[in-house]
Amino acid sequence: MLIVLKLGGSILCDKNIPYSVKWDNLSRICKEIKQFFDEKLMKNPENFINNQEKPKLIIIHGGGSFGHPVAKKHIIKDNNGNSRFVDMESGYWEIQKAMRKFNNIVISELHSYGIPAVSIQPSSFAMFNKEGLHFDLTVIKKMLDKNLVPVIHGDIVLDELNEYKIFSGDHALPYLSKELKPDLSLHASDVEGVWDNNKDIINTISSENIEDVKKSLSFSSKEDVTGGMYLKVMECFNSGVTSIIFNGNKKDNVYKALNNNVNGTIIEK
Ligand SMILES: Nc1ncnc2c1ncn2[C@@H]1O[C@H](COP(=O)(O)OP(=O)(O)OP(=O)(O)O)[C@@H](O)[C@H]1O
Ligand SMILES: C=C(C)CCOP(=O)(O)O
Repeated sequence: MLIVLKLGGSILCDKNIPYSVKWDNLSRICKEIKQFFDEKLMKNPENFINNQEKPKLIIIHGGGSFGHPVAKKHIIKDNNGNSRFVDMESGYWEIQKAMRKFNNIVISELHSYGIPAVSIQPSSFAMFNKEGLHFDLTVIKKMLDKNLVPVIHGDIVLDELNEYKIFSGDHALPYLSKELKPDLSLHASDVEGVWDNNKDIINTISSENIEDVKKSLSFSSKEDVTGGMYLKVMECFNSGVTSIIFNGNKKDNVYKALNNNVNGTIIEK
């Protein structure tokens, strides 16, 4: 069993306060992940013997109050609303450094609960090409074979035209899901799901209602250089990946989501 879980930056940080961490949430979520692993292994002790059946997890986390404010300093918008990167000879490292710092914090907390997390830093090897995001997954697959938990994060990367691009966790989740075909793809965000124009939560997003849903999708209300809910939904929908968007701020919701038992919005392929 493989699960890909994105922890939104807004549940791990206060995105309006640079370098802030919501320690209560981070610690609770790590505890819920540990509980999930422990129960799965206890219920099925043969999982200890048959490695293939052990639950495997990839965690993705967003930029939160680390990546977004630093990236914002290096992005300027012209009068037509087009944005470009500036001072990137120092900026690439500054964004990398902020995200390494955040990733270290997330991984240290996972370790404190005995979760064998290891870091994957996209800015060192991931790229966008004409088809979208692309990177080699051999190492990640090998890590999963060894029951390590790869923790990949939002970052700065280049594309094939040598332009800078923000790599969002919302790009990573559908890419990994399309390539690795997990049993579950989960987006923990700070809302109960995707809301419509009346602010009612939409149960299911599919080709039947996507055009209507699009009208309600907008950017994050916080400091954010990527695409808020619009990017989250459209990247999954366009990649044909089934995923669930749920509220990771709520106690037990990450645990429930890992058990495929959480309320939220399902994006259907
Ligand atoms: N139709 C919508 N339904 C729900 N939320 C929406 C909608 N349109 C915009 N949003 C906004 O999108 C936000 C979630 O996107 P955001 O990018 O902040 O989440 P995140 O994944 O937690 O953060 P990060 O990008 O740092 O990982 C919500 O808090 C809400 O303000
Ligand atoms: C801002 C940076 C560097 C990464 C953004 O990733 P996201 O928060 O998942 O959209």
